[in-house]
Amino acid sequence: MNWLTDVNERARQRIEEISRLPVYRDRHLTLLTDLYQLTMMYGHFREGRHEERVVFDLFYRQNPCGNGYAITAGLEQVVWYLYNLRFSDADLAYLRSLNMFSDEFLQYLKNFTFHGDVYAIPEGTVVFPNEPLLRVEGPIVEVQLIESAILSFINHQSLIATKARRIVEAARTNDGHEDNPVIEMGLRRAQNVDASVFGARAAIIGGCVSTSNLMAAESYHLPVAGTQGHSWIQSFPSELEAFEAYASAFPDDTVLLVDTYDVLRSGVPNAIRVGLRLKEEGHTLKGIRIDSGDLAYLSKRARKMLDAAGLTETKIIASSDLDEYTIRDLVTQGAEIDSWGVGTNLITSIDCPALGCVYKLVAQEVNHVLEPRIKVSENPSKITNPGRKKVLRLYVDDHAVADLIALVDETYDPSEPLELFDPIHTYKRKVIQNYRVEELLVPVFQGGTLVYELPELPEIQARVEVQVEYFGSEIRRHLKPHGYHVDLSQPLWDLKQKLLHQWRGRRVAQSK
Ligand SMILES: Nc1ncnc2c1ncn2[C@@H]1O[C@H](COP(=O)(O)OP(=O)(O)OP(=O)(O)O)[C@@H](O)[C@H]1O
Ligand SMILES: O=P(O)(O)OC[C@H]1O[C@H](OP(=O)(O)OP(=O)(O)O)[C@H](O)[C@@H]1O
Ligand SMILES: O=C(O)c1cccnc1
Repeated sequence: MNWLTDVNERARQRIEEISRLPVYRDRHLTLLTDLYQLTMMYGHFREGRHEERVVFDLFYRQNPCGNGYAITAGLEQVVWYLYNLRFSDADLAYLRSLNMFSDEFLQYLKNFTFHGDVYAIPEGTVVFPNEPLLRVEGPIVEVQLIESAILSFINHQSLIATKARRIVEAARTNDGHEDNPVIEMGLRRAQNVDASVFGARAAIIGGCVSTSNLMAAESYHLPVAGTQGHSWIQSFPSELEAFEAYASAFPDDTVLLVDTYDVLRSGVPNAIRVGLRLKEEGHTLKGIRIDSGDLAYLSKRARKMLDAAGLTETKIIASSDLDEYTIRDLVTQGAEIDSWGVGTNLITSIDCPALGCVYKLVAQEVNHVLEPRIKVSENPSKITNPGRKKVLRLYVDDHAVADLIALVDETYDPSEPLELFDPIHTYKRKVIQNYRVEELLVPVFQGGTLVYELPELPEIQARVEVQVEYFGSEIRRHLKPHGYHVDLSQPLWDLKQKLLHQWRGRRVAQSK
């Protein structure tokens, strides 16, 4: 077997394995698209231009949650979707029932598969506005059909991974509490099934250590964690009996929920009784969870009580509408909290419900020549960058200094000085020397064949930890971060200006 077929075979085996995960098994999402994709496809088919090649970029325009960057996630779902994309008999019967499409077109869809090329920035990468996170090339009908689904996958998971990163970093500011883990607990408040499972996956990418969601844990082999609900405590005649029963069932894995009645007068004293009993029997009370009230005050008092009783190893877990702001504030107040259970605000990204990725046509083949395309807007920030492009990350001394969006056939010699300029305020310029270039978009599909071996989740999570270190604290801070430079190469900038002038010329001619 030669090198290439070996890579392809491993990529195929991995996606087959992923397709069997509980979260993907028996799923069929071909009709997870907007009607207009089908009507456009039909229009292209009728015009005989359905096989014409196009290039689309997927990108976002503004960092989510006031962050200085986003973390990419969702590529695995995109790959699974494209790999399995077929119209079933039931899909075709439904489309026929709409009385909108000809038999010929439906017959054509019967043999439909994805034949395109996809280049993508791997999951767990730090990215910035306007950078193509995916570049999709292929016959216009195929590239068009997939727009809605792939946007939904990348938008959702990248958003939650970024939100999780903010929360995890806020928790890590708690110096005295070694690793400060964040546990994802959002299932009940997520916008239903996929938002909870893929949201948990994205939360792990962002740095959460475990989830309470069993389906996510089973699918992705994640550490699963849990305590008890208030109903458990309420269902016993007394809090102490509830604690005793739970500790007897799980003597080495008990975290007691102490806020059902009165944290300091009842919950913590009862937890201490159970903790001491466990200690006598050779076990350790793992933790207590405080889920209401003043978490700073209660955690400090609880810590003192636990320590005074000799239960120094018992950890304190906090939950209750936590987010990065409350966590940071609690840390500032000196709260004695060792780990954080975070649900609603993380899984829904409550202060920023959408990332806003878009998918835009940037090139089209005409008579076998690929021509760049531009989308003009009254709002200059919405004018697209035309042509087949790559994203180059430029490093000096292992520090990311700027990203450069360039045309694919451009080459750079890092031993030569490179002048970068702000694409809007072009007088702002800087020269870099002795830099290193990393090309962020990697091949994923070529001619419909999967050529990318999807990484395991721990690898993606570890990638995030490495990635963020390349950026300065001014870009990483949570409040009003400094904008990172994402520049256009000179040839791309020139091409964009040329197309804008051509468009202006046509507009003036039409108005005469
Ligand atoms: N010391 C603190 N500083 C800042 N925020 C805190 C502090 N302690 C708790 N909080 C936050 O304040 C909010 C408290 O909300 P609220 O008073 O509605 O509910 P609660 O105390 O959890 O009680 P319940 O669950 O019974 O409604 C939560 O978001 C919690 O994370
Ligand atoms: O506050 P969040 O960040 O969303 O974290 C999840 C919340 O879900 C549970 O509460 P819930 O009242 O639903 O159930 P419970 O009675 O078991 O505590 C848990 O106790 C947390 O408070
Ligand atoms: O295990 C827990 O403590 C838990 C799980 C889900 C939601 N709230 C809490």
